Amino acid sequence: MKVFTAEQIREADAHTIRNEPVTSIGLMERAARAIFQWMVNCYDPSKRIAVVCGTGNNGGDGLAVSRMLHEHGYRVDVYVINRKTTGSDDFETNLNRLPVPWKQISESGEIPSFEQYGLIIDAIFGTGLSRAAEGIYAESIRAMNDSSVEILAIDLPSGLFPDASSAGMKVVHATVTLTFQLPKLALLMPENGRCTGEWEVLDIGLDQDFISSQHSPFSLITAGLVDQLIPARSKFDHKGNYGHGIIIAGSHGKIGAAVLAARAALRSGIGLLTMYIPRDGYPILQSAVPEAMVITDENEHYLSGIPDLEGASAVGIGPGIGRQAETVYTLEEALRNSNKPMVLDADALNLLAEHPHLKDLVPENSILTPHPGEFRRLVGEWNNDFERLDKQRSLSRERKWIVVLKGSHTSVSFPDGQVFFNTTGNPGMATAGCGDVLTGVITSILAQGIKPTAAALCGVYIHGYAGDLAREAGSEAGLIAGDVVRYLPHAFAAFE
Ligand SMILES: NC(=O)C1=CN([C@@H]2O[C@H](COP(=O)(O)OP(=O)(O)OC[C@H]3O[C@@H](n4cnc5c(N)ncnc54)[C@H](OP(=O)(O)O)[C@@H]3O)[C@@H](O)[C@H]2O)[C@H](O)CC1
Ligand SMILES: [K+]
Repeated sequence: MKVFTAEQIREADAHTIRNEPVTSIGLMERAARAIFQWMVNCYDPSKRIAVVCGTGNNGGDGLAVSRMLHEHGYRVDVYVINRKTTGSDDFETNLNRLPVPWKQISESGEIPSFEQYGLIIDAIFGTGLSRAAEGIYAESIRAMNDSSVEILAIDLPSGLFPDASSAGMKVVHATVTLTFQLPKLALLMPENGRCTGEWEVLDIGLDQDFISSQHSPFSLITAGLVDQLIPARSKFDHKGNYGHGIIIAGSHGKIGAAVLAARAALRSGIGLLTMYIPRDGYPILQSAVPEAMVITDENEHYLSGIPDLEGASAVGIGPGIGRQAETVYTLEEALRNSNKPMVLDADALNLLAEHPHLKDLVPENSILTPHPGEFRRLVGEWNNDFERLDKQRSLSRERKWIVVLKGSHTSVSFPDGQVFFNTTGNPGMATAGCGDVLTGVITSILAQGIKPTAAALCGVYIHGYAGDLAREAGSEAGLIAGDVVRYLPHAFAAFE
């Protein structure tokens, strides 16, 4: 699924009105109906609802939803902020159609006490926000946020720019955001998590051919995409068909990282797996993961040498390796001896940042999986998440790397400038070892002969999905990395 800018959404909107038997007001009716139907499934009429509207089309949506709710027995109080002059045409039409009285919120008047409501619908601004909310708009938003009442935002939380940073601005803190047709970039940025709440995309039937014809550098990783990218297994296959991966991992006190990566790789379909670890990890790894082969470094506590990478169909390096001076040699030699894309994670990335000349040795199309801290060490500071996204894209373009920047909506950037945002995963996965599991999953998929771009997308999605299944079976707080491994087979089952 593509992510569109506000401009592209407007064009899709206009194109649909021009080419289909639907008018502008008809489209607004569809949009409102989609919101209303979503609400009927989630809220019963016992909740008293405040609908706070601006005077653009977002406000028009709010008015149409108010009408539908009223017609179905919901108790709604409609507020319009600052209707000094006339609003948009479709706003005015829906104001005329409103079967209940409405109240004005104006600069000179009082702001209602929102605490009396069970739900607030936010319809002040959508994609048409042109500047930061100030004055009565900012005050209304503040009162809505301070009320602690659940807020449902139509299309976008009011005050949030769809395609640029809104850092430091007054923005509605929605509990849920129902956005029309396609997601907007702002919904994917961690800095906006507090404002967007959970969000969902509602189909309002904009022209699909037009949407397909439009280029967007941004997309979501969906189950449908992963399904297309994962090849089916054949009954005539043997373990030789599923590759031989080598994962270089672990140091004293962090052999667990190697164990998690190994288990994850084996649970992701790899044919053969060799782990290269420091000597004192040998008994731990062999007993914890008997399915893996193990080669040990001559050093007891950390890595200082390199295995033969000749027969490997993919190499992953980084989980738990630490930053010993000797381990720099391991990384450098691994990079020099790999002629195929690799997977680099954790301290392999920190060592790259500390020894920048090593960056030139990273094979093209390698997959780097930094968390934000590791990413910052690689590229320096950023002022907001949009700037961070720019830096991620530049790094992918300049170095020809696939960068998997981990977080909620993990972003995967490609050398051609495309970025895919993940739709699986949960806050329970922000826990030690989940990154090691991801390295194992991606290395495993890559080793099976799947292209690096597809391996990164499938790995990220399935890792998050396994985490979601683990949460369902337990809880977010109780989730540990081993649970993600445990649910990998269930996650893969969805694609068999
Ligand atoms: N295809 C779709 O997705 C559909 C979307 N719909 C809904 O329409 C809105 C977009 O509507 P639009 O009228 O373009 O914009 P808004 O309603 O978001 O707001 C525009 C008005 O607000 C004024 N504005 C903007 N920023 C501020 C501010 N900081 N302070 C005060 N006023 C502000 C703006 O005034 P200008 O001075 O900037 O001109 C406008 O008056 C979309 O989000 C959906 O909810 C359709 O219903 C169906 C199709
Ligand atoms: K809104």
